[in-house]
This record gives sequence, C-alpha cells and structure tokens, in this order.
Amino acid sequence: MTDSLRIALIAHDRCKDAMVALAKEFADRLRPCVLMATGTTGGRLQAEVGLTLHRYLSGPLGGDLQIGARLAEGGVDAVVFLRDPMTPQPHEPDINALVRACDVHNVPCATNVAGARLLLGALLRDPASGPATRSGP
Ligand SMILES: O=C(CO)COP(=O)(O)O
Repeated sequence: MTDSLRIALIAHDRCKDAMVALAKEFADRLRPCVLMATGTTGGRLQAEVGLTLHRYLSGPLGGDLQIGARLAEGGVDAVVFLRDPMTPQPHEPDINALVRACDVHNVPCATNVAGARLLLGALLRDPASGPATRSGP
C-alpha cells in the first residue's frame, strides 16, 4: 500500500522568505503531500504559496516539540527546517530535540536551502509522473 508523503516545513524568522521561495519552487510537487508546519511558517505558506497544511503551535510555544512527537510516532517522512545559525533562539532545546528526533528515527532533515533542494528534489517526483508516495503499513 502507498500513501502521500508527510513533510514538515519549519523556518526561523530570518529564513522565512527563503522557505516561501523554496515552497513556491516546489509547490506543484508539495501540493499532493500531507504538509505540516510550525505556526508562523505555516501561516506564510498558506497565504503566500496557497499550500494546504496542518499548522502546529509557533516554534517558541512548542510547535517544534509537537512535530517532533508526531515524528517519533512515525508520522513524518521528511523535515525541512531552515534554522537561523546566527540568532540565538529562546527555544533552542526544542529545536535540538526535533533534529535529534530526526536522527533517532532516521528521518531525512534538511537544515539549509541547498540541502532542502536536494531532499525535496530527490523525494518528490515530477507531478507529471503522479503524486509522491511512501510505502505505508
Ligand atoms: O521557531 C520556529 C522553529 O524553531 C518556527 O516557528 P514559527 O514558524 O512559528 O515562526
């Protein structure tokens, strides 16, 4: 059985423009996926890219942890997390917990635009060849 890929999209404030640009670039291929995002990132992706997604809490309020919990239960297939390496974040432990959860559960995680392009490009087939799917239970 196959099912839609489940992808989390998260960006720190100074990376949100880059996330919107990335999502526009991959919009046709992202649309068939089950998408989720932290609150503010998700709001921008809905408003500026027209993506349908589940919005969790904002990162500093626990959104990274919510996505991490879903991932730990097998509910996330890939993470694009555009982290700002130049700005201290009040919820640094939550950020590290999410990235660690990716490593623990062997879920691909891209933390910059170059890596995200490689990840999404490899993961999402051309829409002409049908929706991207995963092997489901
Ligand atoms: O802080 C974040 C990830 O750590 C992102 O949260 P927002 O998308 O709500 O800005």
